[in-house]
Amino acid sequence: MAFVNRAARTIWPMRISHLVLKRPFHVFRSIPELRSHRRDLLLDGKTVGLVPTMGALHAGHLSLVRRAAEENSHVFVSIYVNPTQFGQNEDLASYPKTWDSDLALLRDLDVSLKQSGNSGRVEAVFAPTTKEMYPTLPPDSSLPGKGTFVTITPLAELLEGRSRPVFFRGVATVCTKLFNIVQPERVYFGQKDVQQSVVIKRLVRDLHMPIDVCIISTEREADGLAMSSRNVYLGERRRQVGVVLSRALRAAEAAYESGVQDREGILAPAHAVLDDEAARQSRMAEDESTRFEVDYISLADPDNLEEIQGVRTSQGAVLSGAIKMLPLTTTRIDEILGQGEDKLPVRLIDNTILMPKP
Ligand SMILES: Nc1ncnc2c1ncn2[C@@H]1O[C@H](COP(=O)(O)OP(=O)(O)OP(=O)(O)O)[C@@H](O)[C@H]1O
Ligand SMILES: CC(C)(CO)[C@@H](O)C(=O)[O-]
Ligand code: BAL
Repeated sequence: MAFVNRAARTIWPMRISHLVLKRPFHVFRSIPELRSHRRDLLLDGKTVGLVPTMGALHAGHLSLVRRAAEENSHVFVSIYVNPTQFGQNEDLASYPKTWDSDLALLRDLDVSLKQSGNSGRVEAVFAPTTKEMYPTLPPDSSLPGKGTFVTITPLAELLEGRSRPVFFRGVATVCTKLFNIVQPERVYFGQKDVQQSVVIKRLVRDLHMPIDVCIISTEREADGLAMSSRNVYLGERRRQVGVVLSRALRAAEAAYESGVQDREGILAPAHAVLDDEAARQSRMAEDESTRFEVDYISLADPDNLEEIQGVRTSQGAVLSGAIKMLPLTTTRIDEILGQGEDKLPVRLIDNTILMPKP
């Protein structure tokens, strides 16, 4: 049975008062143990939904887990900061790690699933070592690099791929490994990373994987900023300005909703919002302003993410953007700084789907 003889790697409730409600879930670090448990579930006729994450869990991740628990009897959450998707100058070393609170959030969510009568539950966390995930060669983030990789071109070279050339190779490779290991019926990804979701759909289709890819809408802060693990790098000042990306995309979406279909007519309002904010910041004192660079604002075909000149209303489009919040050059003693004291640049991405119209 599922929970016998697994105390050493089972997360037990912290407080006696919660004993009745808090049921342990497995924490697997090795592939053979996970596989053996997965086989038992299969023989028992259970369904497994996998939520791949890099940890530092927030409400966005939890919405994926909740949906997975609605659609599967057992949910597996992977927590693994995958080195091959980080470029050599990116933030692999400082990527936020919040293991204890990640497990606490999953435990609390599992309790609320039980209380709400949901039949699906959090069954396991898979948190492998890098040696387990990359057994033959050390993971390589260089190009072309040594190793066994999954590449998806030209999709992986567009948009995010232009600034992060190894990113989608790393994502497609690690997701292939995770899918092979867990063999889920369904996998859950967030729309916030829209290009990633298109890459994963393509991967599953082209490699004939018997998996449903489910995309879950973006959870946002009250002012519209898309939740993201990397938001912890944003201190108060950069956090307030960071919402400009979501405002810009909403302005473009409003143009589409009002009947505009051509590229220029849709994108101009977004650029106006970004330019206005940049100009406002440039008029402020250095210890009060935030500088940012716009990487792209894209209007693209929903299937291949190629840029389009206008939206075919029968098809809709993906409107997406990325900005880089630059490090603060001067900080004040009275301001709240982010993790890393706002010395790291922070890439923010966001998107909205322009829905087909009848
Ligand atoms: N705000 C969100 N709403 C819904 N899903 C999200 C949200 N943020 C992330 N996800 C999804 O959670 C999954 C795991 O993402 P990840 O662990 O990289 O978190 P993240 O917040 O996107 O981190 P990062 O800041 O590194 O991009 C991905 O499928 C991602 O799209
Ligand atoms: C899908 C993923 C877990 C692969 O490492 C990562 O790219 C993420 O967290 O979105
Ligand atoms: N959220 C996808 C993982 C990354 O940006 O590194």
